[in-house]
Amino acid sequence: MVNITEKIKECDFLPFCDALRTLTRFQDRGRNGSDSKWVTRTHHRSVGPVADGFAENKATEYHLGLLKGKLARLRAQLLEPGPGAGSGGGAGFDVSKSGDARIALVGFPSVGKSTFLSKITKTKSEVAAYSFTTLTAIPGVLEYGGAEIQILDLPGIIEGASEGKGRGRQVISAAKTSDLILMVLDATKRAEQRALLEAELEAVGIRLNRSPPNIYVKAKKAGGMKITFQAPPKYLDEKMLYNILRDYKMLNCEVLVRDENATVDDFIDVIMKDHRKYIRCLYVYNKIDSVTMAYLDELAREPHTVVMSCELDLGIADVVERCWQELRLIRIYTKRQSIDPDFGEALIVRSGSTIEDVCDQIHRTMKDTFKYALVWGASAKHIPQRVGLGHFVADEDVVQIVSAWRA
Ligand SMILES: Nc1nc2c(ncn2[C@@H]2O[C@H](COP(=O)(O)OP(=O)(O)OP(=O)(O)O)[C@@H](O)[C@H]2O)c(=O)[nH]1
Ligand SMILES: [K+]
Ligand SMILES: [Mg+2]
Repeated sequence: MVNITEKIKECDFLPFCDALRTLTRFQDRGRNGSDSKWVTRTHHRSVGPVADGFAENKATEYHLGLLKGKLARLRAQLLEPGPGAGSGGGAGFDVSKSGDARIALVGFPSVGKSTFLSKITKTKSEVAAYSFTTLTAIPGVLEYGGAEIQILDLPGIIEGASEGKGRGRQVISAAKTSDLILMVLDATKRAEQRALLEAELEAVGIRLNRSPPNIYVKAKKAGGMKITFQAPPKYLDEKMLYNILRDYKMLNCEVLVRDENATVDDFIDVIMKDHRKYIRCLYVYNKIDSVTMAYLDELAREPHTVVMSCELDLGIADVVERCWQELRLIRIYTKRQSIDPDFGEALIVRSGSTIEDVCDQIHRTMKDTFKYALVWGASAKHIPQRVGLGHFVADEDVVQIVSAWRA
């Protein structure tokens, strides 16, 4: 029988790859069900009907859920060692963020990442037919829609990158800091490349094109665990969550599961939320000059996907336009009283921004004297609408800030 506490200790002394290998072996053993010690036998009150597979094999599901919880915690420890832990950390490249947003070019070697960067920015990143031409992060600036977008050309990554192969972990760390991941794929290469890359990003806590699970967890000082399901869950039950929470030493907390389809992986993502990053991803197939029309047709219809040929200069503008849409940046034109706004110069804020964010963007102390704002545009109910700091702005709104001392 395997004792996970021993394994945890063992992992602390092993280099990263060995530790992950040990963990993987351990996880496989767990899947086979030989380590039954970890199925706790506490009294359990079942909550409503559950999905067939889950109901049939509850013991295995509890066991696997707990193992996944432990594994997620260990992975996070291995990926982000504490202070004084020396090398092997998740540090990215030394490129400071600049502009209104950052896009990371992630992909296998020689898919055309540097070729693309050189096409859309003034930066020239070395292009060659051999793998690992790019060895570090090369930043370029794309000016679009009145915004300055930083594009980060990165070294190619290979399978096993999340475990530290090549410069994989550094690349993934850089990707984690971006607002949008542009996954550059080679249309002439086998279709599995996309799933392989996704798995590498997933392994370090990046969640692509997903939103955080609809589960609310709040730590408390006392009162034990309170687990509530808004609707009968299909893949979870109270005992499973209880076991995982206890393992995480979250003995006092409130849990509200709002989504009946939530899985144990979702639940783990929520309790590991400090190690999860939800990032939008656009899949870009390059080199479409070298595939059949039928295959091109197929690729272009995949979700969140665009196709291009850097070599023939085809589809580049579409890719840039899609990037802009995916970033969901909002352009705000500010105006002064009785003066027309300057439509040549926009203020850029993120989607979901309010008048308060607009104030902060103008000046640090702007909202100290804020009285109200007048808004013209899509977010205004009438023209102009008088609003407070909490008003959500929309793309291309015109905003006039009225300060207390001036009114
Ligand atoms: N056929 C074809 N070849 C292309 C296209 N775009 C780039 N290439 C070629 O693909 C090769 C690799 O291009 P790079 O831009 O160096 O690729 P990369 O992804 O930056 O590669 P690494 O930095 O090594 O990871 C070069 O020989 C390019 O000329 C394209 O649209 N079609
Ligand atoms: K290359
Ligand atoms: Mg390159």
